[in-house]
Amino acid sequence: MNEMFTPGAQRAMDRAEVRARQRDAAAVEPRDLLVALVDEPECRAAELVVEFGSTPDDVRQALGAPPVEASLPAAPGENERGYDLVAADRPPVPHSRTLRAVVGEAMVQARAAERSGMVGTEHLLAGLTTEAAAALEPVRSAGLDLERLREYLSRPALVAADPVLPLEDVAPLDLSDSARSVDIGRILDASANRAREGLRVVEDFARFALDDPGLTRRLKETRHRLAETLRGFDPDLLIGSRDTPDDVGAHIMTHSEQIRENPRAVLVANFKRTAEALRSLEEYGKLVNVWLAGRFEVLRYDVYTLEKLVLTAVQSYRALGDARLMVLVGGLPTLGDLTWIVGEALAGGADVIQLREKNLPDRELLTRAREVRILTAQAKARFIVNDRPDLARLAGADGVHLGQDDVTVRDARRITGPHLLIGVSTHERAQVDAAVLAGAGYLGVGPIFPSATKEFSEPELAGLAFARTVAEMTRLPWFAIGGITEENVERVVEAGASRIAVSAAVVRASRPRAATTRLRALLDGREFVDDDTASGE
Ligand SMILES: Cc1ncc(COP(=O)(O)OP(=O)(O)O)c(N)n1
Ligand SMILES: Cc1nc(C(=O)O)sc1CCOP(=O)(O)O
Ligand SMILES: [Mg+2]
Repeated sequence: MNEMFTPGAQRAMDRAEVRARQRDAAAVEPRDLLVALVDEPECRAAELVVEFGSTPDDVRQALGAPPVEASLPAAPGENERGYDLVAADRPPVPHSRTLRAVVGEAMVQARAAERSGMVGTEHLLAGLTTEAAAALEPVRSAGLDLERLREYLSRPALVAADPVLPLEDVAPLDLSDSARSVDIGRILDASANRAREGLRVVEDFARFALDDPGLTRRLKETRHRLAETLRGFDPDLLIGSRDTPDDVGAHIMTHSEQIRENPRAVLVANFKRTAEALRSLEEYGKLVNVWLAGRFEVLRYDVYTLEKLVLTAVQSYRALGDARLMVLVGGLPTLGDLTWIVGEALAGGADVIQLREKNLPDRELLTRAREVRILTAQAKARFIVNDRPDLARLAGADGVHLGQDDVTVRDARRITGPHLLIGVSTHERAQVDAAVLAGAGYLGVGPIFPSATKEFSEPELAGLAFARTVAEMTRLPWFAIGGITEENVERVVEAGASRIAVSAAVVRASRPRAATTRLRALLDGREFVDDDTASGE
């Protein structure tokens, strides 16, 4: 029995192991813990799950876990609850990295709530909602309102008001050896400062240079989680050990530290600095508190992900910063028809051409794609191939566009290599989050209105409301799409879109060049002068 856990929480941890064995899993995962929590309907966590919209049966079903009777048979050696919780003759199943972070978070929450710091089932649930949100996604379909539950569990009563006390129960560092603890304290203190500072430098870039609310929020949350985790150390151990004047490294600055050629170099250096500092906190933290060390490990992985997201955003701005009008072309009978339309759209001011062909043989498609590549390159416009990363690469396109049913960003990346832009269609909020996290370079956001090019049922229409939502979520380049015309484009711009993608409005126009010019002018908020008429076309 672990004295940090209430008996109910301990049972849940044991039961999570049983659930992991049942899946033949190599490690106990957050999903096993969630199932274990609802397996005991009278515990506080299970009550909360019901209060926030779900039932134990639905949670088990959503996570593919068998019913409780099938999963936990009475057996020889059963304990007082009638369950053979942990088989004594088998080696324990290790806890996954994420589960360790969940338990670490539960401990921090428990400490913040009460001096006794005993971890109850509600703290385990709180840990799950903050540290294992992705693993909990399937239970949304079971009715669980994850956002409200997370909000409820992080209400002030559970949030640290005072610094979290050190977790003396699990501190193997012999603090009576004062010389040794001061050495460790200095390393931890210096690493904590480096990690905090590195994150702040990057956050400033996301906030002031990228002006990206989503990235800024993610970075800020990570910085706060770092601060909260650091509160798990005894403050005296860190500050009391600080001795900057005698730090032999304080005044050593290498050449590479002095040179930063561009903002990207600043970002890369500071992400690296943060990850290194977190690694130190993790390794030396193990000497003080193994649970906290696990949380630094999780933070380090989060920083790697953030680095990818921020650098992807930088690369996307570079590629698409000024691109406001994308024209989708396809379904034309001949190569000549296609090159004519593309030429007209480019002459009218299209910034990006997307080749969207659904029924051509691959060889013909590649031939057309190569033609469009030449025309777009001559016009200094960008070229995207729809659906096909392989052909995008072969045609030398700038990128590929993927829908929710196409290959994933990860798989496409294996074909395109690191430099091509990968755009992703999104139709709801969760898809935006997922696309950004997957490393999308830009987003399609729609359908805004019914489209003459692609059929959508009424419930599938995302509408202007979705454009407003995305405008508040991210500054990653995104193109509103679906039924956009000269008549409605101003409403789309008002909803927060600065870029649009259109097909019929150009391809089916009687004068595609003039139609493109008018759309471009409306996007820019400029007066339109009809050059086609002026030139007698
Ligand atoms: C800019 C942009 N946004 C959305 C789409 C639609 O992609 P997808 O959902 O894969 O549908 P198809 O175009 O493949 O029918 C797009 N092509 N471009
Ligand atoms: C291909 C496509 N995808 C959409 C989406 O919302 O994902 S809307 C759309 C059609 C875009 O053509 P038009 O401008 O003619 O409506
Ligand atoms: Mg597609």
